[in-house]
Amino acid sequence: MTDDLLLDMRDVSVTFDGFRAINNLSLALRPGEMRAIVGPNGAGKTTMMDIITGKTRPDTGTVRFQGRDLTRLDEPAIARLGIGRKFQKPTVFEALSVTENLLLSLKGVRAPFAVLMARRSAGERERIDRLLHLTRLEAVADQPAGGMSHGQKQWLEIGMLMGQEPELLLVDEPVAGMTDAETMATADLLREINRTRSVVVVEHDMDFVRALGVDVTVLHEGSVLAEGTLDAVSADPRVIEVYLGR
Ligand SMILES: Nc1ncnc2c1ncn2[C@@H]1O[C@H](COP(=O)(O)OP(=O)(O)OP(=O)(O)O)[C@@H](O)[C@H]1O
Repeated sequence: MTDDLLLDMRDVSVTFDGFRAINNLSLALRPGEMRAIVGPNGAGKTTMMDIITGKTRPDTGTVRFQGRDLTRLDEPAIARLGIGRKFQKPTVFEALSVTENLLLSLKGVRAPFAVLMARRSAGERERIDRLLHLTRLEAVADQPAGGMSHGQKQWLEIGMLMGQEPELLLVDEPVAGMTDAETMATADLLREINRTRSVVVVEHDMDFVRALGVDVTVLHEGSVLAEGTLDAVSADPRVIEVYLGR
């Protein structure tokens, strides 16, 4: 086991009703790294994220985060270790303002709805301001989240994830349904986040993956098919074959 890895999945397999969705999968992430995960439908991308967060238990293999064995921990314990996940669809509190949504997300806030009534501490205000700035939502801070565009809701939810101060963010198809401009702004946002956090992002949109400018892992039939720069994996004949005609 290599201790200087942030995330170290080794030889992980998962079978659902006799179907091997994850097949001897190994993935290693260095501290501070951002990695893009691509692959055709059914390749096992979501199941891989489910294994990291403890939603799905591997049948075999090891999963370590900062040297700790995740396969013995449940989902809340894994989240507390510093792994945050954003699912594909935004799930913000529509009736609350952008600021209130961020306030509820802040790590250490114990009685969330009471917090909305209380006067905000200077520390909370500063953290909210940083998140508003990061997500470029300052101008709409006091507006209800329900009125935001799809892209803004996704950024808000990424901001709420950052409010939990995770070491590692898992982000599932963040740019699905976004305009081209929103897609590029999301790449900027994740690059900014990656200055201080590690990120694993699953995405089909190759313009977005190119804009991230990070190494890519290609999954296919539950295993790693190829890994490297986008240019290198795109030129790999095995990858071309898997994507041919898509
Ligand atoms: N709970 C489950 N029970 C049975 N089969 C499952 C279950 N979860 C996933 N699978 C199967 O495992 C395979 C991998 O699915 P997964 O959702 O991880 O792929 P994916 O790469 O995320 O695909 P997509 O790009 O479509 O989201 C698929 O064939 C899927 O049907």
